[in-house]
Amino acid sequence: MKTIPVTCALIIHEGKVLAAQRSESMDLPGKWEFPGGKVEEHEDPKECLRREIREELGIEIIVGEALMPSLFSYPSRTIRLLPFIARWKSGEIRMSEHSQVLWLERNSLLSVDWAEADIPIVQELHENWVKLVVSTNAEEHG
Ligand SMILES: Nc1nc2c([nH]c(=O)n2[C@H]2C[C@H](O)[C@@H](COP(=O)(O)OP(=O)(O)OP(=O)(O)O)O2)c(=O)[nH]1
Repeated sequence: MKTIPVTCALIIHEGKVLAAQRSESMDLPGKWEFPGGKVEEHEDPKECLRREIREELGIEIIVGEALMPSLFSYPSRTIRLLPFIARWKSGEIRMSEHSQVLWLERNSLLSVDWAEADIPIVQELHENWVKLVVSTNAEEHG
């Protein structure tokens, strides 16, 4: 089966990270994810991510460091989830696909029902919170 590349953004703002809940009309309904989507043919992953975030949340982001990709097989598909640290650049969030979004702190990061492919990424973020979140936050205010 073909592996589908999917980008996702760990959007850091005010020392928190944005999580989004997939709506009932999406696959994996009710699961929490980092917003993003499938990389189109010949598309640069960072450009894909800026496009997806614009479409799904209506905001502009600055895409930074790539984290470790997560390869995961669901019963119907195999995805390679490509996570990037990102910062909120401009615009106001209006959801067009998700049912809700939450800004999570380190101590609430593990409390939502993440899509299975996201779990290694959530763990990496949890373990490296200071390096990934606190320093991104400092850049935001620097
Ligand atoms: N965007 C995103 N998708 C994820 C994550 N974790 C995870 O398992 N997925 C899965 C859900 C979907 O099966 C697939 C991505 O599909 P999608 O529905 O978000 O992408 P898309 O907007 O480009 O898709 P489409 O509706 O155009 O087909 O990856 C995640 O953190 N972010």
